[in-house]
Amino acid sequence: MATKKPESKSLENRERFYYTQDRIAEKPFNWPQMLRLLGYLKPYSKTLLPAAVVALLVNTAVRLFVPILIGKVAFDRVIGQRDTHALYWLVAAIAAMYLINLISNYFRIKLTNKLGQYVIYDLRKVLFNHVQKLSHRFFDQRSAGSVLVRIINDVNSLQDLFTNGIVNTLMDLIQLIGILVIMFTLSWQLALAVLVVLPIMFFLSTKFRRKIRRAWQMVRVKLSKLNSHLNESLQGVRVTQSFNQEVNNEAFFDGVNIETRETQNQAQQKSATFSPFVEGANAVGSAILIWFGSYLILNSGNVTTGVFVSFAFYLGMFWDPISRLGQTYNQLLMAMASSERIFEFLDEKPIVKDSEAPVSMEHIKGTIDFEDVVFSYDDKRNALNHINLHMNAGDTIALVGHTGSGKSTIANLIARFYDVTGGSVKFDGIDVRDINLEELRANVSTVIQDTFIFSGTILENIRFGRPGATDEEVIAAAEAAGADDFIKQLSNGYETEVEERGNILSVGERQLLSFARALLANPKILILDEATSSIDTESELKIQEATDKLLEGRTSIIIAHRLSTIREADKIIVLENGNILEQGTHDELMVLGGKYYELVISQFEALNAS
Ligand SMILES: Nc1ncnc2c1ncn2[C@@H]1O[C@H](COP(=O)(O)OP(=O)(O)OP(=O)(O)O)[C@@H](O)[C@H]1O
Repeated sequence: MATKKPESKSLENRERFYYTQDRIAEKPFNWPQMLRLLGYLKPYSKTLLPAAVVALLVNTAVRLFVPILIGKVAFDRVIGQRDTHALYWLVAAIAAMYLINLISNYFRIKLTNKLGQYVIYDLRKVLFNHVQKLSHRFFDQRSAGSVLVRIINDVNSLQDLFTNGIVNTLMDLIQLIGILVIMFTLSWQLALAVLVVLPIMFFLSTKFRRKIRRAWQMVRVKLSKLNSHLNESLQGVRVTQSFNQEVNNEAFFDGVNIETRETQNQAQQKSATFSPFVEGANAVGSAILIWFGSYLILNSGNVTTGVFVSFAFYLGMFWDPISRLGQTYNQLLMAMASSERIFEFLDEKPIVKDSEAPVSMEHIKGTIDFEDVVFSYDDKRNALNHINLHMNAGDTIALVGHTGSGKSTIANLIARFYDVTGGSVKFDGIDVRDINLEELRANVSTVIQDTFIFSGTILENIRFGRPGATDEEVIAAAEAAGADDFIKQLSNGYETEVEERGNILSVGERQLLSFARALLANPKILILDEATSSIDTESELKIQEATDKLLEGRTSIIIAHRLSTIREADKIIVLENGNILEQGTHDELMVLGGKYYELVISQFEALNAS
């Protein structure tokens, strides 16, 4: 009852919050995929894996042997034949067995855990390295949160399989087969009788297990929703607070939190109903053993008290592996789904990649040509239509136009974050797709407005521009960019730690940092997304000086907002809806009296009004 209200609140909110869900939490068993997954054990196939298998074989052999010692030897030999001498040997043997059991068990657990952790480490590493190389298009289609949730949740869900699942399944199978063989060898009649419950047990367990499995899958779906919302809420906390959306956020979170709690409860309840059935089957088996076992002891020659006792032990050992195998099967199906999603990421090829024989960027001066370039982000709508452009090496080119006109898209194609849909982009007449990508990225720097500051020191953040640079070079770049003044005033100067996104820095300071980064990288081609935010005149002056420094001696493409920058550009390109409307110098375009003229006039009016 108490859950009603938040539930309905969460329904109201559902329209605002939408998270793509990995609905299918399990997939049918699939051998090729399983083999691919097992391939991750390969690096350990000569070390950890055989060691773990040996430990488990010893462990299982001891477990299988002890009931014989206790049953046949203790009861039939020692007690039956009153052989006290054998008693000492028996006690010593049982003690030795338990000792071996203890040691082998210790190693089995230690080694399998270690194996699992190593495999999961490898998987996480491969996945991380791969995902961070994927093209922009991949990240356009997914939120960073959903990628994060997938890397964490799916890899974690494989952890159980690798730590316990695979090796323990082997142990359970060997134990089961061992018990069956021994029981049938000791007395096939008694073995058949006690195992009558097996088909019933099998039927019940598959039926139950399916329900339990589905219940746990729901838990995972809810948890993933909870994680996505948490991630988004934390990332957007400032906007949430500024628009007073905390209550809505809270209500939605509460709704998902309740759903998670309820599904957890249901899953746990379903799991709990299962064990009484196992115990029931166990009890029936024991009853049959007592009744039919006693009958056989009294009426047939080959079932002794010792055999009876061994049977009792084996019966007790029988249900655990069956139960565990069922669990492993669940794990396996869930692992199928997780691994499918992991492999889907791993199989995702970077769309932007090197050609067969990439050309070096070394002799390229920085002339840029767009030849009949068509580009679409989603294959539905063109962001650029048949663009033809020529930019001379060393020139400064200003891109102007309304929002959404295609300025950033032109920059994205020059940096080769995307490949053209049609036509070609060329540097010194060479198609960018034929240029060595690593060199291209090292020679084309993009300075964006809201640059990303990584956690670490200021020094390291600037060094990001060229990882091999010395401290002196980093400081020289910061000085040239005019960032030196504010850095020195920070508590620890260049060694000041800044957090992810650089919250302690102002917009202007962040911009100067990104200039320093770009200066350090010393690219042949520079793309600069000029700040739109208004900064004070002093900072503006500093940034202007830094910009001038930055532009020197390289081809620069500026997504320009300031009239001063635009006016000084060698060429101005006016874009509208992915088309070039006008191009030329400031004076040429002013004479033309078209869109650019209108833009300049409106900027002047805005300046005069303010
Ligand atoms: N990653 C993307 N996926 C899909 N469409 C996109 C993507 N980025 C931009 N677009 C679309 O492409 C068109 C051109 O966008 P672009 O970012 O080049 O404009 P812009 O001129 O740089 O705008 P602004 O001045 O606002 O930055 C727009 O219609 C935009 O919606």
